[in-house]
Amino acid sequence: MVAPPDNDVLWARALHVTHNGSPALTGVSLGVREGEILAVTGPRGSGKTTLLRCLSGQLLPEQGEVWFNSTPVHNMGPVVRERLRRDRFGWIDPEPHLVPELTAWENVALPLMLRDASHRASKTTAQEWLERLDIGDCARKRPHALLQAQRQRIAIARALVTMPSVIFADEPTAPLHRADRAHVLRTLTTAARSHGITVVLATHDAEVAALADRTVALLDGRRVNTVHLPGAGEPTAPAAGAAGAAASSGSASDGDSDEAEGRAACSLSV
Ligand SMILES: Nc1ncnc2c1ncn2[C@@H]1O[C@H](COP(=O)(O)OP(=O)(O)OP(=O)(O)O)[C@@H](O)[C@H]1O
Repeated sequence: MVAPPDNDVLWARALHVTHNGSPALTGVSLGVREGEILAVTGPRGSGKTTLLRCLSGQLLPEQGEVWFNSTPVHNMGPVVRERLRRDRFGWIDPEPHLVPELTAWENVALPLMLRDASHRASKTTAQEWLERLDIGDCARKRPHALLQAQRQRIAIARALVTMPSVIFADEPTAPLHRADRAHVLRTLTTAARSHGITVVLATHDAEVAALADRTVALLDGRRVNTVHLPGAGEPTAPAAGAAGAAASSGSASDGDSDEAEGRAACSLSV
């Protein structure tokens, strides 16, 4: 087992995952640097969610390694992985899963209260994050009384409130209108940058990917150097080798090569 480079907060090598016998990741390797905003792009079904679930310790790969800060995640038992996820990682889903009975600030404060922070301190911190995300005036409202974009901001605040090392954001703006999408994304990336939080962002949208520092492209579960992504308003490319989602010049990477580790460019054809 070879230890990962020191400056990578996350590092994965030659990940193989199948779902019901069908390959979802085939030899994917990558490193994520501390404080970086990394977009994982590719058409629907290309393996983005599966990769984020492996990197965050939710899913163990059938083959391959995942390291977080030089600690092997793929060898951890379920209890230790669960603690790692709770203490060091945040997760944002495409749809905001909020507790309907709780107010906005209570939803945001929940992870702090689960860590035994005091009610008063949790409330103050939650309110600060709501204000940073421009929804301070929603603090006392329950999710049903809020717009989708406001609910998604609450989910983002909830992911940020514990100041995790890494936030995994799986298509975090997928259900939003274009204007909301850009605003919510900028809010997330600005907050992450100003607090040194690493973000791994899955998206099939070129405009979203353009906000990242670097892009890793997937196609049919493999790393590729380029993939055509639709921008807003353009129809989404179908998965699995379809026209409009073409990998460049056969350079799909099978894991271990330096090129595969390297700086995959994404052709952002908006
Ligand atoms: N729980 C599951 N059971 C069976 N197949 C699955 C499961 N999850 C994903 N898959 C399949 O694995 C492949 C990769 O899926 P994944 O969700 O990782 O891709 P994705 O790029 O995130 O797609 P999307 O943008 O649609 O979420 C797809 O073919 C998908 O149908």
